[in-house]
Amino acid sequence: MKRIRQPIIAVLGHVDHGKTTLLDRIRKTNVAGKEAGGITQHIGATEVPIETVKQLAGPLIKLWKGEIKLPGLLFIDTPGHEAFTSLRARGGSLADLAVLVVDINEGFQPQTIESIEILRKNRTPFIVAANKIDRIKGWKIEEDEPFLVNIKKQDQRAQQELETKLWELIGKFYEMGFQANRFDRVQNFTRELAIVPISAKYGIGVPELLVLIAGLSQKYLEEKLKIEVEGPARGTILEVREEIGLGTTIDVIIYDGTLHKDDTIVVGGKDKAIVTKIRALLKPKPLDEIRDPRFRFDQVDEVTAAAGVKIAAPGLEEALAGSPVIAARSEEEVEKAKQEILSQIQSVVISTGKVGVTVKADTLGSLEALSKELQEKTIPIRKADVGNISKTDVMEALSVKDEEPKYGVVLGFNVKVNEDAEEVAKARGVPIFTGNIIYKLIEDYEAWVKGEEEKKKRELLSKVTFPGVIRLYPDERYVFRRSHPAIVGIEVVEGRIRPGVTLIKQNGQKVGVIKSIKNRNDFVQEAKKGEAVAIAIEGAIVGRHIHPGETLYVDLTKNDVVILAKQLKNELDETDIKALKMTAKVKAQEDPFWRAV
Ligand SMILES: Nc1nc2c(ncn2[C@@H]2O[C@H](COP(=O)(O)OP(=O)(O)OP(=O)(O)O)[C@@H](O)[C@H]2O)c(=O)[nH]1
Repeated sequence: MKRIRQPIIAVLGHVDHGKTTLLDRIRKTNVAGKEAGGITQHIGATEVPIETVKQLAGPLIKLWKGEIKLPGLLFIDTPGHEAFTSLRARGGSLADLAVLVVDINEGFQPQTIESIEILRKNRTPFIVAANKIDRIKGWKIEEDEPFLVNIKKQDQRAQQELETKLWELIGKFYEMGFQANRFDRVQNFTRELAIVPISAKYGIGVPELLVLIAGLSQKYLEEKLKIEVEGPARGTILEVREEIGLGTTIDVIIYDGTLHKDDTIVVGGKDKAIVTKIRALLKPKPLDEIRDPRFRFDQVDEVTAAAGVKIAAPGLEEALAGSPVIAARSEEEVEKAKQEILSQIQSVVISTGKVGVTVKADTLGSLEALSKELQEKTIPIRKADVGNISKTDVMEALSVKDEEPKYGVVLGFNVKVNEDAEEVAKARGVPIFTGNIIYKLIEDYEAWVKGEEEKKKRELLSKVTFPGVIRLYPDERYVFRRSHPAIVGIEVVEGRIRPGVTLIKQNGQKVGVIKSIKNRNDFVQEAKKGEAVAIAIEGAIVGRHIHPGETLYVDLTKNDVVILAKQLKNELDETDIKALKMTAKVKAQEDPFWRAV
């Protein structure tokens, strides 16, 4: 028997923009007259029955055309990425539809942009809730009022301010490639993004938000929402949790079929598929019936999609958040499910042994998203795994550090750093980057890499000697002092000279060290090709060691050449290379190494 299930809805957006407040408001939604059904609390989700939506809608019902066949709406209780952390097996995220909350007074923020990117990548349809309209100056608050009723009560100025802020939002969406509009001005919901102005705190606009979600789900997701009620259940793990008296349990959103209390399930574990028999299916007890916090759940015999349920079963300690849950009724089905789950996990949890970064994330889905982003940036991965950052991860990064310091790091998305891991990382100088915005996390890492490279370059630059070829002016007039130190006028023929470098003659013999360089009246730290300067040479006597008109070379070591050629290649210009070649010729008279330069 086929039936349409509730759409699964996730709420996301930037921190503090009001996701939790909106979910709380929806959880408390109650219409006069209990017969409407009220709200059903699931594990990890809240269900708004369609009767409740209809009652709330009142005359707004005309916002959608035709009959609503959905049984209701299932909101995932945890706001944020978590709802998008399932693997892509179903060609998207766990959520069928999303509500993107944007504080209308703050506009787009980093997590807003990241949320939009996630929605775009997963092709998840979404509605925008432009929140906190009650903060607009002079706004008249009427709890739970539909926006279209509430707006009429506002004075001209408040209305105008809302309008301005909405246009700012619309502009931002346009920049990201979306055509957006206030929901009641949208002509075509497949092409335009609907923005519902709301106040999550006071419930203003929430009726329209619910009505629109229902209407759009019905219209555009109907096929996707058709399920075979009697079919074996499929779901996604939202959370793996220890419960007193129950051991390790998994909180699962079932999106297909029916799960029975004596089913065998297959779920994803760290490096294996876990096959286990359900011990109990649990749902939350109504709040007013909880007398002892240890007994917060009621047992049920079965659950049909869409629903949130807690599963107690042996062997779930290693289960991974974000992994699929598949019910199997025969050996064959178990085998098939195992293969499916394993291949999905192995595409994400990897250990390549390559020289690359170590990656940790809270769930399989977020790990997949982070890894993908790194791959797009051609940052190699050594290991990608789910869980907090452990000492083993730091050791893994440490093993890479010697070979390629920039990859000797751990990147963690939405995870904690274990204490011992922190200690080792500090002691051994392994950088750990953590965050809850993927692109920000990668940006932080990239900025660090850039900083390290610059630091290294600066160090090298301060140590290495650049090649230079100079000629003493032939005229005796440019010999300003003959010795202690000798001071002569020269021209830099190729390359550059700096104080501290040693000069050698055409035959390779050492002459002395440049003590200082004077350009007209100023002492300088460098003179480049074409510059005419006076230099003081310690250790040389004009007439004995050096002569007017003579060509001299900056002495280089083999190490200088290796560093210049390998690490500072970009710092050398044409004239440096010419100087290097000229110097190599001089040096090659004594050492064949220089012939290859
Ligand atoms: N005035 C007003 N304040 C609001 C509204 N919605 C949320 N707030 C306030 O904004 C703050 C943040 O709201 P939350 O719901 O915690 O935001 P969030 O997006 O869930 O934040 P995180 O869970 O930390 O990501 C709280 O102090 C709320 O009371 C609203 O519509 N109007």
